[in-house]
Amino acid sequence: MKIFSKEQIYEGDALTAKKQGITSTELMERAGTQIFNWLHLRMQGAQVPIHVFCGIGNNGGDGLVVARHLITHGYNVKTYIVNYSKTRSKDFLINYERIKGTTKDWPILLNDAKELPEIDEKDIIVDAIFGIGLNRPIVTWVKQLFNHFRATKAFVLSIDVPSGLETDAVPKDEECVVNAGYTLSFQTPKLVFFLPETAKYTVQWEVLDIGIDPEYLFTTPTEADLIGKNEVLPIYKPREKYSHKGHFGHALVIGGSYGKIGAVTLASRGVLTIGAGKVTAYMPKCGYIPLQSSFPEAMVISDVNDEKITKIDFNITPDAVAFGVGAGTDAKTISAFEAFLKTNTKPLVIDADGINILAKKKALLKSLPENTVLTPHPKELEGLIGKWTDDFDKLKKTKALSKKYKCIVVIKGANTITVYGDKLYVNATGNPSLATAGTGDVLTGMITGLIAQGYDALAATIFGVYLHGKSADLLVEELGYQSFIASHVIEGIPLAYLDLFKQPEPPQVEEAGEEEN
Ligand SMILES: NC(=O)C1=CN([C@@H]2O[C@H](COP(=O)(O)OP(=O)(O)OC[C@H]3O[C@@H](n4cnc5c(N)ncnc54)[C@H](OP(=O)(O)O)[C@@H]3O)[C@@H](O)[C@H]2O)[C@H](O)CC1
Ligand SMILES: [K+]
Repeated sequence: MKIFSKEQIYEGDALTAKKQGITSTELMERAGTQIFNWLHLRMQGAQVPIHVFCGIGNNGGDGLVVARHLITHGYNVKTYIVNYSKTRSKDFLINYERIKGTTKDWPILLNDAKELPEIDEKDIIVDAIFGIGLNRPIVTWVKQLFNHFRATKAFVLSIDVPSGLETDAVPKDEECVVNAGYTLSFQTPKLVFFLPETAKYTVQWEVLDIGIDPEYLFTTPTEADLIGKNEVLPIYKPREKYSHKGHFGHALVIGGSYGKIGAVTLASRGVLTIGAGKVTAYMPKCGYIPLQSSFPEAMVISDVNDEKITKIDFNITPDAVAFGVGAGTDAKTISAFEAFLKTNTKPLVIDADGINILAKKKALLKSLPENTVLTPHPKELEGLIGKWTDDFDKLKKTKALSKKYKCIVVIKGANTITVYGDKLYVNATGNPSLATAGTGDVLTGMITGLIAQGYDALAATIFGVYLHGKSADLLVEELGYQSFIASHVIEGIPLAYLDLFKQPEPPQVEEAGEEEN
């Protein structure tokens, strides 16, 4: 699914109205009706008090449409206008007149924090105060209103975005943003739903289709894409009946040091379980017996040194190479890696200490083959790009790194983001169970195993990150967050593959149709 910028959303709105011969008021009616339907389906007429807070722009206009439909359907509604500006949008005014024609209970004008409405914990707040049009800091009394929402502990449903959250910046003051329990966003998720510093403003989100022109949606390139099942299915390569292991490539995993042999074992298991034909682990001698006995499917070549890698020397021809897991950053290991880079022509995936070595010796970045995959966690990323001021600055600096060295950078986190040039691929799978030792090593193996099978590096990265998260999503239901360990990611890979072809379950409840008033 594409993630559009706010400029692209405004453009799509205008184009849709023109192509479909509708007014912007009709588009707002569609948007507001969708929100109403969503609520109506879940509330089924329940008389829980619903407080609809509307701004003075089009987000507020959406709120007025919702309030009007709720009123005409007999709900217990209180509508407020948060009067933060003297200007009003045209469609706000049209809907303001319409709601006045529907009820004697006219919207209450809020001008300051002196008379904040009483809201019970069991009530519902609909937040239609600011949408994507927010463009400057909010005034103090509106911040007080947001704090009042928090204090009531009532459930907050935000329309389009939690009010106060800009679509392209990290808030300077957390209290100036509404904390939404749920956000219903029009047509496209917003990038801020996925960044560590801004995702927290909504517990959950959902996209509502408001019928924006399909051609516009299909043909407009976006800075970011959300990667779910629909996006990875076209990447998947089915197997031919008469294929053999030679067709699926040979991956080499170089890494490990005394006490960190498990990292190479996990990565090697990741390589084979994701479907590569063969895997060879290159590691210090101390790893020879443990790896051969714990994972007999792997072949092992050992370094001359017992405890660390000192010379990368092998007589096989791998299709893809992973370097770095558990490798340490000893001077001899750095020299060995440096020498290896001088002659290597094979696709590379670099993780963990491999990235720490690159951070120490930035000149080595120039020796990486084109489309090398780097998979840093935040601390390792900082070594490569320096400190960032906020998540948007982090993305900007990572894009610059990717462009300069023509590499693919995987920013690992709650929503892992793969950066390639100016493009962002935001992964939709995964959960907090993955925050445990060794899951990164498995990911390195998975991406390397996909490249060895013939996937191009970018496709392998996007697909590998997706399957890695999906494996955890499927297994955590049985194992729980706390007991999940890196080996479980490997065990879940077959389920993640099979899940690609599962038909979606039929909906439990029938969707309510669009209603006029
Ligand atoms: N396809 C769609 O997604 C549709 C979305 N719709 C809804 O429209 C909003 C966007 O509406 P817009 O009117 O552009 O903006 P807002 O409602 O978010 O804000 C209203 C105006 O408030 C002013 N502003 C901005 N920041 C502040 C501030 N800190 N304090 C005071 N005032 C502020 C600004 O106007 P200025 O002229 O004063 O700069 C805003 O324009 C979208 O989110 C959806 O909810 C449509 O209903 C249908 C299609
Ligand atoms: K809002």
